[in-house]
Amino acid sequence: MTDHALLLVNLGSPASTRVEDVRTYLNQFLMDPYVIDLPWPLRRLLVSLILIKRPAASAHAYASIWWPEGSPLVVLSRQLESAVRPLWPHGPVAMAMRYGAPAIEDTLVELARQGVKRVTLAPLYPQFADSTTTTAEQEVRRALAARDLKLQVQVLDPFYGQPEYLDALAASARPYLEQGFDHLLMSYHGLPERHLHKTDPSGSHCLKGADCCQKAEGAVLERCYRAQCYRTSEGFAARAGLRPEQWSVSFQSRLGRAKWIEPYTESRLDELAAQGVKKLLVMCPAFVADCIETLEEIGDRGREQFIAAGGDELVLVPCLNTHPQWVSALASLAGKASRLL
Ligand SMILES: C=CC1=C(C)c2cc3[nH]c(cc4nc(cc5[nH]c(cc1n2)c(C)c5CCC(=O)O)C(CCC(=O)O)=C4C)c(C)c3C=C
Ligand SMILES: [Fe+2]
Ligand SMILES: [Fe+2]
Repeated sequence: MTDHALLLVNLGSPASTRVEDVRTYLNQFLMDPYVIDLPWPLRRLLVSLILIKRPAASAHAYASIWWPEGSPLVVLSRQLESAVRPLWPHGPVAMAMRYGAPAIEDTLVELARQGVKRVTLAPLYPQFADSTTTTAEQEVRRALAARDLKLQVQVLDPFYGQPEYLDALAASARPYLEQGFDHLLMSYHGLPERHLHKTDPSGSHCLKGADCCQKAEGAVLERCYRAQCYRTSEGFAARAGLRPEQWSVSFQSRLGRAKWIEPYTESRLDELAAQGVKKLLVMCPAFVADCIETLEEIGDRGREQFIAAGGDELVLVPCLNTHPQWVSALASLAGKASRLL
């Protein structure tokens, strides 16, 4: 069978580091109701306010990490697409971005033109969030309806606790752990607390008590981003043989004034330096590919902050990118999701 495609989807980047391109990208991204989940008039107002200053600041940050071939996130996602291709004998492998290019709609049209009948959608986010997983799937469904494409779609669920993913994460981080360190911080992308309350199926779980998310199970765990981040961290720590005091979890990239999930990475960097941590390793397991959030926010600004607070060295552990064990894990997880393996 060669008519079953694998479609990898990640978040997307601006077309270039020009302020205008960054504004266009941020507008598309932040006007997504799964990202800024306010009624349209309020969302429009808030995003317009954000778009006054943010595009110039973000353009500056993107320029500091941009590669000659383009945005690291896009370049690495293309490399992943090429690396997975030989491991997917069922049909074409394609990569699309939720915002910017290559667009999901154009990619699906092209797959249909090639004779594809079934698509396994792999949103490249280990942990579930409406602002990533749900919006990627909804955009696929919207595009299929808009272009009247008769493709059957299967979706790879968030793989935060899948042994293949955790084993790959452990293998990719091993050389960095072996160099020695005082503490490992697992810094995940943050979310407004409101998003967790909205997706909590029990209506009474999330953020009730200090270890509420650590204890989540069943349907609650399946919809709690924060709980899934802790599961990934525990699975990783067990594989890496880390003792509880050697690692901790934090959440980065807060935007706006609303309360986001804690602890914040910025606060943890100061606390760890104050506690005498000299060599800090930072991993970012919410991202499977390095991007502005890992390279600039942690690798540049985070490092500066940690050293200013008294630390000696911050080592950023690269994301999974195209690590061979991750490439096989992805092919295997997607194959199982499609019931092809
Ligand atoms: C990994 C999961 C991600 C979640 C959850 C997420 C939620 C989320 N993000 C913003 C705002 C921004 N995110 C930005 C960049 C960005 N975010 C993710 C992933 C998640 N976001 C990635 C992979 C990237 C990198 C893109 C790249 O080109 O490298 C940005 C843009 C950069 C900047 O200006 O800082 C914004 C803005 C919100 C509001 C949100 C949840 C509501
Ligand atoms: Fe983000
Ligand atoms: Fe929770």
